[in-house]
Amino acid sequence: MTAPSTAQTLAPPAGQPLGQPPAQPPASERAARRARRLRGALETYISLPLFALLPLVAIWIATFHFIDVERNAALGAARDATREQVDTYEAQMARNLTAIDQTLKVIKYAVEMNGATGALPVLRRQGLLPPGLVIVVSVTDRDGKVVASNPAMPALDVSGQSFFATHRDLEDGSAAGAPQVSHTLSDSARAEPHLHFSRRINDADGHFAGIAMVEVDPAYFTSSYEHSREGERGLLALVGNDGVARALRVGDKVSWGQHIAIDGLPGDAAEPRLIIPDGVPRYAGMRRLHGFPLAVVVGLAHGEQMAQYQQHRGTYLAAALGASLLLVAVVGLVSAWSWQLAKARRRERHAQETYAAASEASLDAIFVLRNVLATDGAVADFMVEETNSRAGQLTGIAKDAMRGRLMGEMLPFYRGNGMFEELARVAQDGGVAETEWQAAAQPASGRWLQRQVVRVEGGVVVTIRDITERKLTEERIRHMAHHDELTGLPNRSLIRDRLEQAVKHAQRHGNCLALAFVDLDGFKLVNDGLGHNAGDELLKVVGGRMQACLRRNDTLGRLGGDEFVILLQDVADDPLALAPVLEKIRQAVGEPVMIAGQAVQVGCSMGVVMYPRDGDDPKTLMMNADAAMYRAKDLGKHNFQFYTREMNASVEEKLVLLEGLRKALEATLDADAPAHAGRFHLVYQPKVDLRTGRMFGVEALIRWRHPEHGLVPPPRFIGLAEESGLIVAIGEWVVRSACRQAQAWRAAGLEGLTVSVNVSARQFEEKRLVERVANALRESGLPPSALELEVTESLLMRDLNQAVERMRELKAMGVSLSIDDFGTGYSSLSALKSFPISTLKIDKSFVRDLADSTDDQAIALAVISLGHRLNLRVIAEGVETEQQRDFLLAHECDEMQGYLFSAPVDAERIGEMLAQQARRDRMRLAG
Ligand SMILES: Nc1nc2c(ncn2[C@@H]2O[C@H](COP(=O)(O)O[C@H]3[C@@H](O)[C@H](n4cnc5c(=O)[nH]c(N)nc54)O[C@@H]3COP(=O)(O)O)[C@@H](O)[C@H]2O)c(=O)[nH]1
Repeated sequence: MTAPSTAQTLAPPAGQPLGQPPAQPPASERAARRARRLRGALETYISLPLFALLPLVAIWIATFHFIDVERNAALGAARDATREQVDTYEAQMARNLTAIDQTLKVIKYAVEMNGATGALPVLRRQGLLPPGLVIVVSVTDRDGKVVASNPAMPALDVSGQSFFATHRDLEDGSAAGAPQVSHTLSDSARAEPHLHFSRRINDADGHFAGIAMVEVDPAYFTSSYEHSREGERGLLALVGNDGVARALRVGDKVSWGQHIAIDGLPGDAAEPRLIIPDGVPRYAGMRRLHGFPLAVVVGLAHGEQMAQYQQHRGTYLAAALGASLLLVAVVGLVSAWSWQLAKARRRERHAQETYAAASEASLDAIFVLRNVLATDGAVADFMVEETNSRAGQLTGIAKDAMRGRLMGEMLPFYRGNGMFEELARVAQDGGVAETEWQAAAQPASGRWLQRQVVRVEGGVVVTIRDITERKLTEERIRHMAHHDELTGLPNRSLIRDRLEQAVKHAQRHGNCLALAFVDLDGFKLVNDGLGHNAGDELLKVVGGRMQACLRRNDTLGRLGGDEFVILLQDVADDPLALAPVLEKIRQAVGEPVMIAGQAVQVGCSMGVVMYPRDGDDPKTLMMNADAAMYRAKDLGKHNFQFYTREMNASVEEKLVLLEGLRKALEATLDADAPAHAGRFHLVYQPKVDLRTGRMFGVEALIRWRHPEHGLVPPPRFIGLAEESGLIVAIGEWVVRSACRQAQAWRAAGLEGLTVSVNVSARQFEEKRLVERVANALRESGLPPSALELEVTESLLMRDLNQAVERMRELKAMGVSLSIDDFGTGYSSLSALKSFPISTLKIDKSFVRDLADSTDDQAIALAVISLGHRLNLRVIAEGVETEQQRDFLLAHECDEMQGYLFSAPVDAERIGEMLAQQARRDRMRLAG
């Protein structure tokens, strides 16, 4: 029910002339377009991703904020830890160095008191020496040679050391207060690396007297390294003011000698920087040691200090990423769903627009009707919601005027013709209803319409189609299917139908009816002789005449060809009562008819049956009428015969004969088949040259040897074989057998003999005749010139053009043709001229009375003369007497055939006759 509303929007604006450029759309339309565009922009699949950007950005801003806070906190903590470590380390080192310096001072005092060698024993005794395992103390003379040490150590000369030179070269004895610190080194007295702390010793005069030394393992200065504080890659270093590390520990590894730019280091923890060459960034702090040329350096590894921060950062980033992905996925899914929805809506809109356009362009009238309900809920009427232009044409009410109106008020007749009830039924029960009716109201009055009603939500859609043309065509087709095209009379199927109805009617009312089969006598002559058009004209005239003899409720029909049928209803149960009308018909048909300026005359043979005496069903009645009609034909034509029971015997006989023919053909073609109906065989009748008396050819004639009835003559079965079509297969067998036999005689040395074969009309008209003849010749090996086909004159006249064409094909193959029974047909001289024939055969009916009948003599002479003028040979058949032969010879007939020379005989006898003839020829030649 949504489509029509769209149709409204699609329709051109009222009043806009066709073919003119559209004017500026009205403001309302522009506003509608703007609204559509805005709606499009607000579609969820566009707006949602845009809005989703906000939380996405918020998530990441918050994440980076937290990370930054964490980072600053971590940096601050690292700075504080470094500062604390520096403080601690500085305090430790200050204590250690003060202790070392104290030792140096005690030794210096003792040397000054007790001399260089006596000082250490005195101190040892007093317990003032540090444990020798950790700290070695020694005293040198003014030349730098170690003169006393605790514990004792090998001789050592330190005069080359810079710290010794520094002490020695000091002028001012007061300057001796500053201790010196060596680089970490190994010497000849002690291989382990160690540091020398030294003080100058003066003699009583204040002159340089040597130095006091304390040697310390560098590891001693970094032993305060704790993993829990400094980590695995933290750094503790004791560095000289010259920037050279005296002791440096990273993790568990102690080393020395590295250069550390302590001047660049802040005294406090600061941003991480590379401070040693091991490539690890550290937060580093430095503090100079008061009273010593040394500084302490503490470094905390950046990675270790920021490890927790890094872990938190990873967690924050993962959480933000997860949340973002979730958001994107949710938004993506909702957008995709919304996009699909929008697409479906667009498709629906498009379909609606297409539907609206199509319905407007439709040749069918379309009504979209909304139910109007009564208080009890039943459909009381329908309101027009939408229609198309075609609906306007059909109702005569403008399309726009119909919208919103009640059907009952607009088309009141729809309540009277069942339309409303149908619409209401579909509206309530659903389904589809289809009805055809003839409109009674204007403007479609008289036209055939078809409506289809389909339920939709809240109403129905009615489609109305004008089917008048279809109805007329159907009527035409129905008429054609039941009427004969030529005469317009009922055809076989309608006659059968009417007969069935008539029999039922007669049965019900106890009435009688009569059925007559009518076959025209002599129609074939007119049709063959004057052509099909003449035949058609004759049929129409005769049909009209018969019709004129009948009452209105009688039926005249044409079964086909020249066969008609008459159905007379409600007749008296007395054949004699029918005689007047039958006689009237007979006479009417027998009146001459002018066709193409020529008067032609035909008769009719009628077979009449009556219901119920001659049959109580249509089939029996028709069969018996046919039998009666044949009896009328047999009895000399142009008469009518009432059916008697004896007539059926001949019909049955025909059926038996036909069955026998089929079996005989089967048995003939298949030597192994049982021969219940006998077999066919050929006999040959010699053809003789009238002048020389020599046999030059034979005519092949078929015979049927029936196991019960003996020899059945061709006139008894050739006609039936023709009628049933069996003649085609039988004829093929005759041609093949005759060719084979002729070739056998040739092979036996009986040269020069031709064989003639009769070809019937059905055979001649069969498409494959030429092919069949060619096959017979090829299979047998007989030269085509040795075969002659005999065709009757009337056969050729059935379809002249086709006959000439077929004869030419056979002639082109080399086969000869002759016209059989010449004189009995109606061939025109011009037609005869066009036939590619070689022989004319005078029919035996003209030969029989040749001796006595001057008419027959005249005909025979005319045929001979005509033949010779057309350069044809002439043969006379049925020559039984010498008078007949003499007459023919005297009048230059060329050949003869008949009992006088020989009846048809079997092939063996022909062989003997040919052999005799050959002997006679030899004797004549010899004699
Ligand atoms: N389509 C085919 N038609 C055939 C074939 N074989 C025969 N026929 C046609 O049947 C008709 C009768 O034939 P048949 O009974 O064989 O009679 C032929 C001769 O026996 C008979 N005849 C010959 N000489 C005489 C005579 O001196 N007197 C006399 N009363 N009858 C005689 O004439 C018939 C031959 O006639 P035609 O063919 O016109 O030369 C007949 O119409 C045959 O054509 C067949 O195989 N196919």
